[in-house]
Amino acid sequence: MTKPLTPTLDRVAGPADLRGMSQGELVQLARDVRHEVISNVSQTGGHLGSSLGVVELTVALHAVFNTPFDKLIWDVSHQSYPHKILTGRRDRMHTLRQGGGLAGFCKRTESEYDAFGAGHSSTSISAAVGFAIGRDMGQPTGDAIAVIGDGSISAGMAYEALNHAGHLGKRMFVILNDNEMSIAPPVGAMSKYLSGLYAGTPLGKLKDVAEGFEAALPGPIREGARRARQLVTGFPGGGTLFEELGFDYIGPIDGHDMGQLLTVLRAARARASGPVLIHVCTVKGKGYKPAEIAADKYHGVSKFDVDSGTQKKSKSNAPSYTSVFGKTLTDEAARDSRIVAITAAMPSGTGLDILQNRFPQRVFDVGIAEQHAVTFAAGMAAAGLRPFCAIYSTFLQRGYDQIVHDVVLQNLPVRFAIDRAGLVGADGSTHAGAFDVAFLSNLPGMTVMAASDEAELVDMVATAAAYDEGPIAFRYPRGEGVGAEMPERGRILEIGKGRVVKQGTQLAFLTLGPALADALKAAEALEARGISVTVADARFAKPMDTDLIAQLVDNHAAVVTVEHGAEGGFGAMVLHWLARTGRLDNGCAIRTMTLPDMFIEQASPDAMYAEAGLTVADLADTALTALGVAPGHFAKPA
Ligand SMILES: Cc1ncc(C[n+]2csc(CCOP(=O)(O)OP(=O)(O)O)c2C)c(N)n1
Ligand SMILES: CC(=O)[C@@H](O)[C@H](O)COP(=O)(O)O
Ligand SMILES: [Mg+2]
Repeated sequence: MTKPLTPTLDRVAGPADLRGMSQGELVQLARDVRHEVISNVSQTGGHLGSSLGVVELTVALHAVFNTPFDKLIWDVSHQSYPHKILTGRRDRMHTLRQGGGLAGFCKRTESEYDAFGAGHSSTSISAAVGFAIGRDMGQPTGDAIAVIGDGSISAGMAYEALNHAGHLGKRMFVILNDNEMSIAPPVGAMSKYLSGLYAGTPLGKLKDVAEGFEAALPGPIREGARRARQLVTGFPGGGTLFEELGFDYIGPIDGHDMGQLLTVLRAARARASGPVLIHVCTVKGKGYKPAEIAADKYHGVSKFDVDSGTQKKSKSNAPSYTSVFGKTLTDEAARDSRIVAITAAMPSGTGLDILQNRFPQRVFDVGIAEQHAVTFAAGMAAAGLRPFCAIYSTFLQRGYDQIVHDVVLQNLPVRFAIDRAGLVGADGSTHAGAFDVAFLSNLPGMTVMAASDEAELVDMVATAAAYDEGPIAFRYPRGEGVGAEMPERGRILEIGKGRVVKQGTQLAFLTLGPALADALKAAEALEARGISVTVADARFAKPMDTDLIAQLVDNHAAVVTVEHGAEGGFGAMVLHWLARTGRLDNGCAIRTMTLPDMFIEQASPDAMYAEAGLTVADLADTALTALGVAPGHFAKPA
């Protein structure tokens, strides 16, 4: 398909150019921006559906508000592509989510228009409250506008912020972008409540505006407002939940109708004295048929053909870790009716959709609510069930106090299936699964495993299923496995026992998780230089296999630990144990290889691991240095 012309967008250097445009021109601009998003994302992949849904809203917000002095805060910010296009980054959109290119999310370091960085959800209202207070305390900043989706507003943080904002009563704006979709269809009472705000009535007739704004709006909208209020609340003069929390509520309005958007945003901007929530209804994937009809509304896509919408998925050589987890858990659940599973709005991302298809009553999607997910799992464990709480490593960070206080302190047998452990590629630093080994392994009574390949993941699911003695976690990376031979059924692993995969005499690699494959390759390279290498798979970060560690340290000139996690994780605990037991002094050189103490920006996973200094060549060089042999420069000097 030839790229459509974009004459109106071509005239835009930045948001200031929008402020002199007529409504008709802004409609044209939205059309151009939509083409631009589709054309760019077809080449890069990314979060297409969410971005297409907010095209008109983005144009209207930049046209009405004085960005960047006014602070536009995108929740998650996966929908920020139209915003990026309009704020001086159009010419770099072809680099989106790639190494050295534009990030897939808002970043304060990328643009002055990115008022607040994100990637995790439900933070925007809190940040907006902070900006509003900053403004009122004399800082040079204008209005604060948070744009949050109906999925993201299901998280506790959003309510904490609404509660506080309503109490403070400061002027600020929350735009609720309601497309009736999260990544999967949204769940929960709040989702039903939002739908109820306009159910059964054509959107065009529901232009409810709060008292005080009505005067600034055209007559028919005022009339619609009164009828909508009655519909929503059941009685004249009643308020929505948001009004009860102290907000002025405006809406629902049609988020693809430029006229409605401009009218309402201008009225709100002119009249607001306290917090205002504007309820905007949009369609995820709007304006691109293949996206609009897709079950996931094209939430996250790979490169695609614009005419057909067909995505260009790379051929897989092995099953993904996620699917191995989903299938294995389904097999275990078929044998054990006590097994249940919890996801926080990621049924397909975690592979729990596989279990859901077979046993729909035993999978609980709690919405974007990781904290609740963890404590809910703790409750189910206390009730005698065998809960698997499947959460990406990066999102589990949000449930940390719940892990400590509700699960570990009570020694409840919650099974944590930690997907996306390690560096994840295009989503970059916000989504890196870097910290889980460090933040879990210091908890008393916690068991922490890491799968070195997809076959070991099967064993770990079986081990976790059978383990009732306390909390247990297993981590595994994004993407496909290594092509390991798959067992018929998982074996129950001995808790706290690793394995020697290859026995040598001079140097030992002790790996946690998928670093095993790299260590085996590094061993090959070292052996070609006449060095005899042992490679051991720790399997457990906690409890550690101290017999194995002692044996490696006592019988090798150097031991190198390798993990795909941050400093303070497995290697640190090995060192700590060696120091505590006096073994650090026995002459064996110890090196720890971890992710470095920095955030690594988006690139391919291989490029990210190269930046982290965790390639096969890095392993081999570290080994040589530890042995006191001049580094072989297996790794190319930076
Ligand atoms: C804390 C957290 N949990 C989960 C996610 C994964 N996630 C990203 S976007 C999304 C759905 C958001 O839905 P919504 O806010 O309605 O935005 P939409 O995609 O519909 O535009 C989810 C679950 C996340 N980014 N952060
Ligand atoms: C924006 C967000 O948080 C999710 O959409 C995330 O990008 C999904 O990542 P996966 O592709 O690894 O499931
Ligand atoms: Mg949504």
